Amino acid sequence: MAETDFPLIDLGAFLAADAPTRARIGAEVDRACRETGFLAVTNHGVPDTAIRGIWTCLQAFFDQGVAEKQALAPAPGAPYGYLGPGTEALAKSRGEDTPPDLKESFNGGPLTIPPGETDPDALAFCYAPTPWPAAPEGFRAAWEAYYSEMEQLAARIMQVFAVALDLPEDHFAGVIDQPISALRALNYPGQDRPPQAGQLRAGAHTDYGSLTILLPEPGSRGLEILTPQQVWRPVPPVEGAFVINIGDLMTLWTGGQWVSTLHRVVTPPEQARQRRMSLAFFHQPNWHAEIRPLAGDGAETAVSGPYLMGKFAAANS
Ligand SMILES: O=C(O)CCC(=O)C(=O)O
Ligand SMILES: [Fe+2]
Repeated sequence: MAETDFPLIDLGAFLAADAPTRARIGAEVDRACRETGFLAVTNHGVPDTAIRGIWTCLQAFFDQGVAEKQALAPAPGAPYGYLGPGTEALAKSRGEDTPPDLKESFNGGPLTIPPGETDPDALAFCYAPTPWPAAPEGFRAAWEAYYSEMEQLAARIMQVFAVALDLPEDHFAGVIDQPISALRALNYPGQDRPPQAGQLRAGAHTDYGSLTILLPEPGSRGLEILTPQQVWRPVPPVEGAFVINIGDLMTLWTGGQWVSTLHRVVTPPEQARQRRMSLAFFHQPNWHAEIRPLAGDGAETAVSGPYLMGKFAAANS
């Protein structure tokens, strides 16, 4: 596939369209999800102010000293907070032994706990509190505004996915109304010396959940996907678009029809000295949602929350 063939979906046009046009756009999405599991969404409805607000806060957050950031390190086994350089090698989630990724991240969970939720694992894991930074001022508000936009965007994309799978548009609505998604802000610092052998900004991995909404810093490069032909292909930055990719849970959900593609972040030589930030929103259905394959004879089923907790534990052991 050439760079220019990267599928671009006009979400606003989909939502405003009649049934035949929706079906046509759905077929395009279906094809992309079967081939590479990656596409880009334009006309997505997320206000510029929410995007600008979080970029400004993230830059100030990551520019702080190590001590301020390390104070937000997650408690053992907890998923949210600050992970400093050297703490994660994504390729390890696939059993590959590599040096740590050249990155740092800040991670946050759902904004509210559903009333009546008593499951101890849910409360201790996905509803664990996010440790908020004291600075910069306005960080939490900007984070929550962006998170909330991502929840709504993910719901719209799940509508498109339902149509792409020939299902009623609201097919997924009942299992994504109390989602347990996580937002991760990444900073890949500028590099002034060559990395160790096999050391990447983010090692090759697949995402766990239903879908990921990625926003690379404008103009930044380095994200690559492994094509069906087994070659690494750059995902071009598309101004004003979000990159969407399928996670492992969606592969299970579609009985293996849609692919959760391996991807990684390399250091483009011409941008090596430049920092690169990105935002990854990992959408995950309700804690209690039972995920059964929609097609095929796959016997594998999963309960969303315990499934996610299991993936996290396996990658962090
Ligand atoms: O920073 C990026 O562009 C990709 C990050 C990613 O794939 C992840 O965190 O799962
Ligand atoms: Fe990823």
